[in-house]
Amino acid sequence: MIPSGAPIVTAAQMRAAEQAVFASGVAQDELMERAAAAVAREVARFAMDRPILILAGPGNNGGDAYVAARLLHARGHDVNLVATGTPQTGAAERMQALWQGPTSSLYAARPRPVLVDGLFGTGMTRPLERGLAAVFADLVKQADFTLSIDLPSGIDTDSGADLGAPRGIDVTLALGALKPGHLLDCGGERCGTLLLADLDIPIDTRWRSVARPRLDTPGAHSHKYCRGLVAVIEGAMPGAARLAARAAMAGGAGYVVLAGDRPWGDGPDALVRREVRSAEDLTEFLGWDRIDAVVLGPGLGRDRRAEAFLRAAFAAPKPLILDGDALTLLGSNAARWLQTRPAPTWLTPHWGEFDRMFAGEGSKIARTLAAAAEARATIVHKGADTVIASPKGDVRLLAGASPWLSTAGTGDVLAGLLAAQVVQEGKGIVPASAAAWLHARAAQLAGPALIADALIMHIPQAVSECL
Ligand SMILES: NC(=O)C1=CN([C@@H]2O[C@H](COP(=O)(O)OP(=O)(O)OC[C@H]3O[C@@H](n4cnc5c(N)ncnc54)[C@H](OP(=O)(O)O)[C@@H]3O)[C@@H](O)[C@H]2O)[C@@H](O)CC1
Ligand SMILES: Nc1ncnc2c1ncn2[C@@H]1O[C@H](COP(=O)(O)OP(=O)(O)O)[C@@H](O)[C@H]1O
Ligand SMILES: [K+]
Repeated sequence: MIPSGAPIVTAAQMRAAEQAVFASGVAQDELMERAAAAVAREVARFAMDRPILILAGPGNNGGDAYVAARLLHARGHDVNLVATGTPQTGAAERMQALWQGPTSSLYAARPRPVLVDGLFGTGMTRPLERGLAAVFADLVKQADFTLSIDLPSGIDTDSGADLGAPRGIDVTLALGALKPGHLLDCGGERCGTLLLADLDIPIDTRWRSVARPRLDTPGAHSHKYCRGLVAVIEGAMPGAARLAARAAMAGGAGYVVLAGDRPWGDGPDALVRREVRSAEDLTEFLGWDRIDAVVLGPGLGRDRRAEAFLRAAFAAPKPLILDGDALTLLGSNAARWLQTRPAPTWLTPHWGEFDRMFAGEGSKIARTLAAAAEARATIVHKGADTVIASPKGDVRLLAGASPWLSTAGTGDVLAGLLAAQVVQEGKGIVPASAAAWLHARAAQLAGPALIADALIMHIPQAVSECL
């Protein structure tokens, strides 16, 4: 579970936001008391009357831990504290001095049913030392319930990379804002349930977690064309384009046309067929002013015909969703080509397709943002963590989607869903975020061992939850 539509900041941005609060006259100790009060509240809620062990590291994450220990002790809880070393910050040192309860060293620590991880937060700079990681993992394993303060110790704040964090953490209480590490890479699977404590720190960011979209019921006078016409272009593997077309229908597009020359299989009968044999045919078809968005790439193939189709779609002044083979054909020329498009473009690459198109360094967010700016396109960078970035610098993150999505054809479904959102919701990151949410929710409804066809069947239920 992940807080919906929550702000996300890097470690440096969080520090800057905190500095601004200090500059406005709030003392560091006061902010730490606020953070620890939120921690103590959650721990008390989950601990009931069970004994609590609190781990305190050398920085301000440890400072939060000392305060939480004091607050829980004052409320009558049985609290033991483990200090891994001497506090390295003034605030942590002051908070340590105020803790009067039982304290032991890490290697003398005895497991207790409730564990609070205040070892490291946004200040982690390197992997956990091996001995510390082993003791920490063992304490988590032997606890009935573990809560991490701000981040699981051993997760990189900005990338979610594994720096030795254990498995089995039940709850992570993010302080002030989410950090990328809560959602990206290993972070997404190590946090357990993610909660967010509002510390009254003003946060200014264009990065958020994907939220449930608000969709409109068609108006009383709506008709099929005003709800949007999606054209899906067929290729060498027609099943993929059909999945995208059916997903666009289920996602609420008013009219969906499948354009190609493959033999016609079974229904749905509501899917309209248009014969397109050559790139010239495609250019003529895309001149139809009723078309509101075009999907190209699922099952397209990579031969000369596919290339010619890509050129024709590129030249048409229509919103374009590019997926699968279209992305592979673009390859390292993607940015140069995309800059020339006469209409908005969305790309939906998985990591292999992304890496073929764009170089770049840094976290998945940094690379996706740079690519979106360079290509002037909105990019949905898929995977167990999905990063959506717009050329203007907006980011939406999705984590925690069903791992059963890792099956052929689910990406084609996303491309069709995105087209349906583009024709209904318009520009930029909004339709992409809505499509990602609907896709993840449909997968949750479809349950284990889903196939792409079953995913489509659950889209209407997901849509109904957004009306
Ligand atoms: N700022 C504020 O006012 C507020 C902040 N808040 C809280 O502060 C947290 C951030 O605090 P922080 O910046 O002090 O960093 P923190 O994560 O405690 O650790 C840094 C220390 O660990 C050390 N170290 C790093 N990696 C290591 C490793 N692998 N193995 C061993 N040592 C390692 C590092 O040493 P160094 O890298 O300098 O050698 C340094 O000594 C944040 O997550 C939130 O909980 C809230 O109270 C609200 C108010
Ligand atoms: N382990 C996973 N956890 C959550 N979602 C996943 C996982 N693996 C894949 N997905 C999602 O499933 C879809 C797969 O897309 P893609 O790889 O393009 O498949 P295809 O091309 O076969 O349709 C994407 O939306 C991706 O985000
Ligand atoms: K922590």
